[in-house]
Amino acid sequence: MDDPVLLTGAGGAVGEAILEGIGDAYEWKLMFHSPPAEEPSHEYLVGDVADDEDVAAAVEGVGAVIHLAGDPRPEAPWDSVLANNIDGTQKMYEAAVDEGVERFVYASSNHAVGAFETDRRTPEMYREEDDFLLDGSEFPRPGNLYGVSKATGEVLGRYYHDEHGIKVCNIRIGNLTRGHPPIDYERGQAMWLSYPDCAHIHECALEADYEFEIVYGISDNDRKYYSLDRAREVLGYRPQDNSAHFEGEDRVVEPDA
Ligand SMILES: NC(=O)C1=CN([C@@H]2O[C@H](COP(=O)(O)OP(=O)(O)OC[C@H]3O[C@@H](n4cnc5c(N)ncnc54)[C@H](O)[C@@H]3O)[C@@H](O)[C@H]2O)C=CC1
Ligand SMILES: O=C1O[C@H](COP(=O)(O)O)[C@@H](O)[C@H](O)[C@H]1O
Repeated sequence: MDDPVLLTGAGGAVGEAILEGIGDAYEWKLMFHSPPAEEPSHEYLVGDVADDEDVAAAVEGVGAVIHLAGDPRPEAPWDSVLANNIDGTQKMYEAAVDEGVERFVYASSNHAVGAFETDRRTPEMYREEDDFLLDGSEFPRPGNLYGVSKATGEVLGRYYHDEHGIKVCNIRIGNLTRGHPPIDYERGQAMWLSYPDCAHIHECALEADYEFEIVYGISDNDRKYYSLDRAREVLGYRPQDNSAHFEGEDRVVEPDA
């Protein structure tokens, strides 16, 4: 990707992981919701993804969008996910196709499929010996309204791809934590996404050849219940981390060289 890349939600945790890992690899245009505390080392603007003028200014001159901005709370109320996640994503897509943007990478979520985690399947499905695996071809099954908004973002991508040809990669992000996997939280360990792997999968999504994809964004955890096959095959994703390589906060197995 030679053109500038718009990163919405740049001030959040996922944005931080991406900029730490691949900040030097691209010409970025960062979008913040409120003025950043420190002057960013990349071009930036402040705006709301639910505002047509802000969104048009954001996509101007970019070749790709990584769309992270939104309300990330699993317990977020409908009025918030409707405005920030659904309306905001639709406006981003509309502006992107108007601008002729080539590709759109969308931060979907494990919560788009959270209701697969039924009482009958859990907690066994969070364990290494269990063979239950979602692969991205399943229909969304949200367990909360936030998950509904994330599934809706995926469907918006399907529409804008089919109608306008923009390349779309939906990454169903697991549980991003810095440094080590969540502690005493089996579900979080099964869908842990390390900061380096988060940056790497987004770089893959900016570079790979695809049309419309839904992939899971987790590290290569032994416990996983999300398949990484599609991300490996289509994006060339090669995660370096595994939650099983940690005891609490301590790494006990080093990543392969
Ligand atoms: N952190 C995680 O483990 C996961 C995150 N995600 C998704 O990744 C994306 C980023 O999540 P995080 O970085 O964790 O959240 P965050 O809350 O740290 O960052 C989100 C950013 O979006 C901005 N934002 C919110 N509403 C906005 C609006 N209307 N206009 C412009 N900017 C707005 C906020 O100011 C914030 O900087 C979200 O869409 C979330 O749903 C999905 C799965 C897991
Ligand atoms: O989509 C998201 O998922 C992660 C993990 O979910 P959790 O229910 O295990 O906490 C969550 O931390 C994050 O806030 C959310 O955006």
